[in-house]
Amino acid sequence: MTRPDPAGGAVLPGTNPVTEAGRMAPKNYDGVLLASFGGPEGQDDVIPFLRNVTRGRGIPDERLEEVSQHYRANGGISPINQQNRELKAALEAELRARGIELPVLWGNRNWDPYIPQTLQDAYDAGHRKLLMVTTSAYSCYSSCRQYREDIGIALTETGLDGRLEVDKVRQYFDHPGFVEPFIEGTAAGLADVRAQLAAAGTPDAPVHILFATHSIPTRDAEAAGRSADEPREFDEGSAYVAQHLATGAAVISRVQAESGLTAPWSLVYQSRSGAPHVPWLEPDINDAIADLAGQGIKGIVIVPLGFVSDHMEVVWDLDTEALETCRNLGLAATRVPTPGTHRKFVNGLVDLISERTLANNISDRPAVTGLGPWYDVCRPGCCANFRGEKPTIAGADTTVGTGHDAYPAAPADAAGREGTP
Ligand SMILES: CC1=C(CCC(=O)O)c2cc3nc(cc4[nH]c(cc5[nH]c(cc1n2)c(C)c5CCC(=O)O)c(CCC(=O)O)c4C)C(CCC(=O)O)=C3C
Ligand SMILES: [Fe+2]
Repeated sequence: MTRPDPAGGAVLPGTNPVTEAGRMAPKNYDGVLLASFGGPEGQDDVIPFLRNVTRGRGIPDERLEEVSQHYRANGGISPINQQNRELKAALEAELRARGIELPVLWGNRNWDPYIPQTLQDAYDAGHRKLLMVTTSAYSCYSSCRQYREDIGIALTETGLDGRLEVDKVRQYFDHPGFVEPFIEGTAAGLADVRAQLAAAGTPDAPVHILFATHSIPTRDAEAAGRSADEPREFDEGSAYVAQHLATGAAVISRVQAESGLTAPWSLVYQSRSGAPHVPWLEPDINDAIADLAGQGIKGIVIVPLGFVSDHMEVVWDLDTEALETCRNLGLAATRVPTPGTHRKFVNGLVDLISERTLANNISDRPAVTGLGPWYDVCRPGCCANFRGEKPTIAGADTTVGTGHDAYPAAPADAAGREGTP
């Protein structure tokens, strides 16, 4: 599924001027690192977990109290850890099925197993070159750079820097493996809401599709995917927003082509935290639902396009809150599944790993939007951390986790972009 170039022909691998920069040559990795957010596994974990997440972030106490109740209502347990155990097992099975001998190690940002311990255990077990896959598909500080920092800081603090190399696969928002489950889910969701409306005697009532993602501070949104030495511009002012809109558009066109079903759609945001005076991306999904109801919309399909699994932000913020908003307004509604351990998603992650390994090199990097395939090696300063610079891996200007010779300065390409060939 190589994307067509503007002239209509297929883009040959390695000749795409936008994406040729930022490619990393394949390596002989000896393990895959599945890196995720982490979550509490019992009532006693809830407050320590929330402290880990929000340290130094200026999240008001009232918001923390509110979020702790989401976890408390679920026995203090986040669904995310079990989902990652299942994803790890599915990745191992698919790698084995393809004859690829790479164990999958698992580490989290905010809860046990913590990333520094996973890296130490990996090193002690003889690993020297890891390829990281995160449970985060888009470009922004929380989804991309913060994982690069998590590894950079862990390598520095454990003293493993220079002894353990860690790279990461590209952000995969527009990889077919991530998008296909949403295409299936959106087609099924549209059919479901149409059936609900038909059962209510209003088969032709207007339906709207809401692509939902995590809100982030607008300042982070503006810095997303933007590099000091490559001022790539995005129509929407933000790579984070642009990536969601382009992926959503790709989902809609495939759903229409394959099922004949469609509806007007928009991108909305959820799970805002932070101080009230700090601007975050809007509109909030609940406000958007109320507006749509006011405009006469009778059915809503919620597509959690920003998320990889049905974790707390999905089961609480969408299934509990947003679906309740729909019910209160008398709207037919459904929430589409996340990729989770869908066979196509697991296959896609293994393809993303394979495109970076020497023995299993796939040189083609498929992408369903014109924004990607995204960079293997992040450009200097992209998704900036406004709290101050930290050691990061997997950047063109990185000095951590590389063996210190893995990112040679690459020649600028025809468009003047720098990167690692
Ligand atoms: C972009 C993004 C994703 C999507 C990409 C990805 O998936 O990585 C995401 C995912 C997640 N966010 C999660 C949980 C939380 N996020 C919080 C707070 C924050 N999220 C932010 C952004 C994102 N978050 C931001 C800018 C903050 C403010 C504090 C800060 O600047 O860091 C807080 C603090 C309380 C609150 O205010 O909500 C919690 C508890 C869980 C775990 C769910 C579970 O346990 O099942 C997951 C997967
Ligand atoms: Fe979050």
